[in-house]
Amino acid sequence: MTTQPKASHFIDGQYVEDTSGTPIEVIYPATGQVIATVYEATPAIVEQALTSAARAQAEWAARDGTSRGRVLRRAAQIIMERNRELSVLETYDTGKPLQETLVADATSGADALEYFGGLAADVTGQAMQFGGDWAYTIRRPLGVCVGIGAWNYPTQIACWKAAPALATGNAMIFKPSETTPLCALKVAEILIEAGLPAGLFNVVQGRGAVGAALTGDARVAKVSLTGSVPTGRKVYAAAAAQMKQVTMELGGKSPFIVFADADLDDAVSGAINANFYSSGQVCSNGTRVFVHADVQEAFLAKLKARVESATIGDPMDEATNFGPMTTQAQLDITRHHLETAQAEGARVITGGEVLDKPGFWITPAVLAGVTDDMTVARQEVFGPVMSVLTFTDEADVITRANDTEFGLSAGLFTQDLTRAHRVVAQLRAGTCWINQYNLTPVGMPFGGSRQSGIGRENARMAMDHFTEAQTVYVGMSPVEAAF
Ligand SMILES: NC(=O)c1ccc[n+]([C@@H]2O[C@H](COP(=O)([O-])OP(=O)(O)OC[C@H]3O[C@@H](n4cnc5c(N)ncnc54)[C@H](O)[C@@H]3O)[C@@H](O)[C@H]2O)c1
Repeated sequence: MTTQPKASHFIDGQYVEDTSGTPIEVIYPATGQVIATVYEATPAIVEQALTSAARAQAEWAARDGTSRGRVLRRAAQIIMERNRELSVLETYDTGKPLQETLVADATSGADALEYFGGLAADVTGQAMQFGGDWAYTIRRPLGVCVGIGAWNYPTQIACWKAAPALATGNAMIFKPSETTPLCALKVAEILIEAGLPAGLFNVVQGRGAVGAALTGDARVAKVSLTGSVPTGRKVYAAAAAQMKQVTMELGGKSPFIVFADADLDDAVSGAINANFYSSGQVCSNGTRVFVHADVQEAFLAKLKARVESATIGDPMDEATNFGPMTTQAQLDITRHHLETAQAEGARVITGGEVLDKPGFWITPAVLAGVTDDMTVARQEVFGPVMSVLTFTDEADVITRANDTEFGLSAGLFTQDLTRAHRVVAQLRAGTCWINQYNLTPVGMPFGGSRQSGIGRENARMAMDHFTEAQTVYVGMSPVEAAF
């Protein structure tokens, strides 16, 4: 497979190149080798993307929803047919094992296109009666929307943003993360092949400055960002200056609670999925694992054995279930957190070993003896580091779970369903799981509260976030006036 794209950007239905932009090297995380070079969008490229999106959007919005939806569903079908090829590219872009990318990336993108394609004919308002008069609302598309992606799920993020935006009659300009610029170009190619009119999904490459140029342009009606909290604050502030709508999918430090009555094997599986999938580079990860004191020893013993059985190696080998981290910088951050945690008194139960080979490799790490005040329990690591904390009292663990500025996700394992619902109702997190973790079917809203974000992706709610209500009052009687 050639990993070098035909050109850096995809605008108005075709690949576009402008080598006067700053080069961005794409590195395969498993080897550290450069596998492609793209060029950052120049102001001229950004202008081209905005002009073509604005032109295409008006016509697209005027189409009926069924016809818009059909295009998206066709794109979903093409993605499924090419899942292997797209998954291999996702693995080159991110380093995630093919075993994962085959089932969680392009397929999740296809799910979103299929789901919102099906709903496109059902963008409806409300009607209200006021005596003989009445009023109704129309859900109108916002116009040109911008999507800005993080590097951990390049295909999924592009599709999760594009699908509801396009289904509801908007255009989208997508700026992938500079770390993983390849996959969104394929999504753009496939949408055109499926019949999407040119200009409705443009991809421009670049670092933060390109994202900022798009966010600050007056022609842009909305920005949907997936990224870190500090970037979210900047993008939200820039959007607010022009009263733009935003969706913010940001970071987390989510709690994962194992009660004494939990099925321990399930809880261990949940904790593994909550910490080590995608080498720990998942926003919703439950990295503060609170385990009841009565079962902690048994939990740690089972966990250690399971984590040490991970197959770490060539991500393209489908037997591999744990790959490299995506960047050297993220590996360095992870190492630093592990060192700090130990200096602050945490014990390494297993892992945390940097492998002496090219690429960005570290083994999955479990820390025990972590306390609430430790740096590793307060800051997002975004790497394969699980922190195990102890609790004995339900009310106390709820308070501790909520003691964070973040609020993306939370999970708990218990056999007592009364307790499960009682506890989950008190957790301040946008997305919670009971006896499961990190599953995100597209029919379910996903997103965070507090510093972890604004708005929700997926489900019908996402359609509301890409439309606004226009209210129409209809007078049916003679008009009365004071004079
Ligand atoms: N909640 C979610 O759904 C979700 C999903 C994945 C990742 N994340 C979060 O993303 C972070 C990791 O991703 P990252 O390192 O790529 O995040 P990041 O914040 O560094 O970058 C995210 C994107 O924003 C762009 N950007 C940076 N500065 C900008 C600016 N001033 N204006 C506009 N765009 C700008 C970047 O180029 C990139 O495309 C983690 O915090 C993780 O938790 C959240």
